[in-house]
Amino acid sequence: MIQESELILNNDGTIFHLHLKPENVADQVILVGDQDRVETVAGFFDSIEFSAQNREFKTITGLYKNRRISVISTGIGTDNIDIVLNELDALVNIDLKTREIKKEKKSLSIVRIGTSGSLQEDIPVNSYVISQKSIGFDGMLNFYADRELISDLPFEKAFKSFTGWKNSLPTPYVVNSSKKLISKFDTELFKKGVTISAPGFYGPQGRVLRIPLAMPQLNQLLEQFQFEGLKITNFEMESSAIYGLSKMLGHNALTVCLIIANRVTGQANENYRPKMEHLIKTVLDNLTE
Ligand SMILES: O=P(O)(O)O[C@H]1O[C@H](CO)[C@@H](O)[C@H]1O
Ligand SMILES: O=c1cc[nH]c(=O)[nH]1
Repeated sequence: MIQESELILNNDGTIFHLHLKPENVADQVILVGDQDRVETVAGFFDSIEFSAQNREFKTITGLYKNRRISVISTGIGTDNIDIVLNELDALVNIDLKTREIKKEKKSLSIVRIGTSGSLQEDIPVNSYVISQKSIGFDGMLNFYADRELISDLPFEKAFKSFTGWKNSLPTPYVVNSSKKLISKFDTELFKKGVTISAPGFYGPQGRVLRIPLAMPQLNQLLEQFQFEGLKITNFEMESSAIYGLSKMLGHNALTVCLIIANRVTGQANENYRPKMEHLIKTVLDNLTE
């Protein structure tokens, strides 16, 4: 039995941060960082059955082309993903009344639709990038026992050696996306690559405003690094933890991003919302085909 302190429930029976009950969650989940993007996704739904919000975690569940989908905002960062993934899994795989783990496990399909910065000159602003693998610069997954079992250890070793990774930084972890989900996005519209999830938007992504960096050449090395024909394509802040926790918990996960900045050419598009709407509609269609 899982203690009250380890799995906190609210008085109304909802789970602590997400404020959801098991019946509120669909098997197909869309995660977005920005809570305003939840309404944008739900704007495409044919009907809406449920909505709730606590802090940055806003959820809408509804039907799109007869498929039940829940869209949930995570806010920014892998620390929030630790909350969202553990609570989502608890909702479907733990009996909240008896506080026992269920014998029959459910596997969710989890697709993140985010914004991202490109690390390659030939992946311009407005491109769509699918994260075939994600590299976590955040260190969160290292707190879990199975971390090495679900990671690409040869990739990690080559990456640390190529970049001369500093011991004072969190150990990077590398996790693959779901093969089943990636097969739904096999068109020219989506570039595939390796995505870094950084524990910050500025220094951890090599941005310098007033504070110098611990590894000033890191972004150049990231741009050059190759392993088994794969290149690092983009920076965002959640995928590594989504992929890592999903693999540990038995869920399928994939991240699809709209590139809103190119770190090589110095271009950015703050007015990205129309393009984001197109990406959302395309992802919903690909998932329901
Ligand atoms: O647009 P979202 O989904 O929030 O994703 C990206 O944007 C935020 C930073 O501006 C981070 O969450 C990053 O991952
Ligand atoms: O450069 C970028 C753009 C969006 N999100 C990020 O995390 N980085």
